[in-house]
Amino acid sequence: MMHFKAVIIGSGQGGTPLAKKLAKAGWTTALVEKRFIGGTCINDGCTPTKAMVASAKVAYTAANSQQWGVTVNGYSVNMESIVNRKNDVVQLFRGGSEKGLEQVEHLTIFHGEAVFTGPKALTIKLNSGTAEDITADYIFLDIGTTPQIPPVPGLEAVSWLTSTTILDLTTLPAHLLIIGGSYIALEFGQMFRRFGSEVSIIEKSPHLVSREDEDISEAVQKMLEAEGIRIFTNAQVQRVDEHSRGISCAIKVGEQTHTLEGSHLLLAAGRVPQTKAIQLDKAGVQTDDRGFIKVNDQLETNVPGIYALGDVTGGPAFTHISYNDHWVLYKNLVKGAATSVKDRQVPYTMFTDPQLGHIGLSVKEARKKGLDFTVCKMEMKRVARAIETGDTRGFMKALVEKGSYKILGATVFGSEGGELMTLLQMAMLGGITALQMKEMIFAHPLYAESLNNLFMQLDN
Ligand SMILES: Cc1cc2nc3c(=O)[nH]c(=O)nc-3n(C[C@H](O)[C@H](O)[C@H](O)COP(=O)(O)OP(=O)(O)OC[C@H]3O[C@@H](n4cnc5c(N)ncnc54)[C@H](O)[C@@H]3O)c2cc1C
Ligand SMILES: NC(=O)c1ccc[n+]([C@@H]2O[C@H](COP(=O)([O-])OP(=O)(O)OC[C@H]3O[C@@H](n4cnc5c(N)ncnc54)[C@H](O)[C@@H]3O)[C@@H](O)[C@H]2O)c1
Repeated sequence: MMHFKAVIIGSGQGGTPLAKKLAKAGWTTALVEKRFIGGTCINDGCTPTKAMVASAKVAYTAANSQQWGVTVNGYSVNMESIVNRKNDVVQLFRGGSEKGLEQVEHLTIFHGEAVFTGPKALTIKLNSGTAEDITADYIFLDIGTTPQIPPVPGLEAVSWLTSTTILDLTTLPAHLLIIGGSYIALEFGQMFRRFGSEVSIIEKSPHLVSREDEDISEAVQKMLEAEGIRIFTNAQVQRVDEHSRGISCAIKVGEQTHTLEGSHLLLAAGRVPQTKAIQLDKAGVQTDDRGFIKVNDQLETNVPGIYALGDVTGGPAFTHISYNDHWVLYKNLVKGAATSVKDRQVPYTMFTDPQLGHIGLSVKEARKKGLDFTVCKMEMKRVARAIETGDTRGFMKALVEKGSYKILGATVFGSEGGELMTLLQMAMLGGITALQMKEMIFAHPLYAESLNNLFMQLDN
């Protein structure tokens, strides 16, 4: 039986850099991956979707080129080429990760599925068909999530797509029905609309991206509807059926029922942790009622020496959070620090076009906390750069604490919304106040200079 100081299960955005750092620190380390090196982000998530979003943007620009005084004499979308380009980008990232791991001393990579056999013992069902039993002093679970299949009557007899399988679709859906109305649904919905599909989005909550303030959800909905996407919120899916013409989906919105007829169905109703197959009970590791692994602020589970990181902890499901988790673990265990995940910044960007970037508190969260604040809000049509480049959709807003002028949170829904949000994030981290940003010198005519104007409305 092989013994390691550390075993990392899952090669996601936390697991891979952690494995490299622990091995470089001299720990005998093993990394176990049952599928592709790089995990969800590289293989099924951020990388492929953002590559395809870029193709969709080109199609949108071609379709609307006259707005910029350019006539495009016809264009066509070639799904096979788009998928090939996406595959090349994924392969580039995956290959880079594999190469990076192979070069590290003290690091053994197992291509197979890890299953607990005891508190610090695992068997690895290798993809080659054999098995390897191992033990370790420290175990790190970076095992991620998979698409949730919602309990919809009739679904068992219907062909459906997930965010993973839709990535390889080389025929364009005539009409894509999407269950869910958050990041995955909206990024794919807009993308396929721009490729030329009819798209209908069915969301059970009263608003799209329902964690956001309502003015944001409404602006996102308006933007998607302007591109011809049909959106049903407050909608209960009652049944789906497949027939010769395609897929029909019966929904109830309030007292009204509708039957939507589509050619393809995408399930974008959230994700579930991959904690069943690994037999956590053999190690005594506790999960919450949804199956996510319970951890403390230093990412340790209830079993000393077993840690979890990334999406499987049930925290914010973003690549940069999984990546930050690896820093917390590395610094605490190797450098003797006492870093915590509590109160860290959680920025995110939804890659619709325009983007939705967010950091810190929303208005509804700030109100809940009883904070005294001003909301500075500005339409993108007042941003010189947006007018020049020809996309004035959206707005930005920031919450500023009264008295201290501290920025409490910000949302930018507009061109380069993610990058603009990041400037506000840095101001928040560095303690730069809204009053300082109001007078800060930014190069003209960047989107950034609009932050002067955003805070101009402050009374001081
Ligand atoms: C369509 C889509 C788009 C996204 N876009 C973005 C985005 O733009 N920005 C962003 O920040 N986030 C995005 N995300 C979320 C992001 O991909 C995840 O937050 C991130 O990948 C989570 O990483 P992780 O480290 O938790 O685990 P994962 O990357 O999910 O890795 C877990 C790995 O563990 C392996 N594994 C599981 N069980 C075992 C086992 N028993 N034995 C061996 N291996 C095992 C799996 O095969 C997998 O490779 C997107 C997600 C999706 C689905
Ligand atoms: N740009 C990004 O950062 C990005 C992009 C994609 C995904 N992600 C991550 O991936 C995770 C999963 O994304 P997601 O969009 O699938 O999940 P989500 O959990 O954010 O949203 C799921 C949506 O589906 C709705 N829903 C659930 N069941 C439904 C049903 N039966 N009928 C109608 N609607 C239903 C929910 O109300 C919710 O709005 C997210 O938490 C996100 O962090 C991030």
